[in-house]
Amino acid sequence: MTALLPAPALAFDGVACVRGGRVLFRGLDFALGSGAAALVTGPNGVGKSSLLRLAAGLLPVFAGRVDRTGTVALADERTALDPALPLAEALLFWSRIDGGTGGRVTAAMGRMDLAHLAEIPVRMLSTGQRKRATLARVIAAAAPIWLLDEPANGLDAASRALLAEAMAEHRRAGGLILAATHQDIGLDDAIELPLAPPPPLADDADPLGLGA
Ligand SMILES: Nc1ncnc2c1ncn2[C@@H]1O[C@H](COP(=O)(O)OP(=O)(O)OP(=O)(O)O)[C@@H](O)[C@H]1O
Repeated sequence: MTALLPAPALAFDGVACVRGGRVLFRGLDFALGSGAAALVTGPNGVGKSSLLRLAAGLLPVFAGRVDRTGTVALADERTALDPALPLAEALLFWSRIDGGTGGRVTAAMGRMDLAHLAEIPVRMLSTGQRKRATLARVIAAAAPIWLLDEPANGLDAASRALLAEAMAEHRRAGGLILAATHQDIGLDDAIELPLAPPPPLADDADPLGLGA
């Protein structure tokens, strides 16, 4: 049975992001509640990963505000798993910090078809296996807000189906998902947040175009 998560919320209000002295986007507004999903799209370098880092609280906003209710699990290109540890041990490290049980890790590994790799050191996993391990870490965290950066990169068709099912289950349980991707990841009825480079500025007096 699907366990219900505490009702999460994630809202951006007039958010601007500046990196390396350059405005990536500004005036970004959206609000997601329990069961919602949003897809961040746009060309390379437009700021999709940066948006997820703002949502996670890992990057400060330049203007506007981010409001978050609920804990966050972030999956990006880093596994955030100790490469020297067997996979199950590496996942248990985070689960203990989250106050979780071994049962949660075992279940998450099952969801991502990783049970047979439990004793394999993380450094020996293939690209797709590492991505599945990252997703298992997110599932085991039992956090209501999932932030997924290119979650299907390196996954074969069977693994993409596991990802789609895990995301659907998370939404049914009341979680929310913000994903950045160039691919169709099977996130049904997600709202789209297309990012585009900001237009050139006309007013030299306001070089970042963020108003007074
Ligand atoms: N730590 C940093 N310092 C300065 N600039 C950065 C930093 N990290 C990223 N950037 C710049 O911010 C811009 C947006 O990067 P980001 O990774 O958010 O883009 P993206 O849309 O996710 O790209 P991709 O589709 O290639 O993954 C890029 O121009 C990048 O070079």
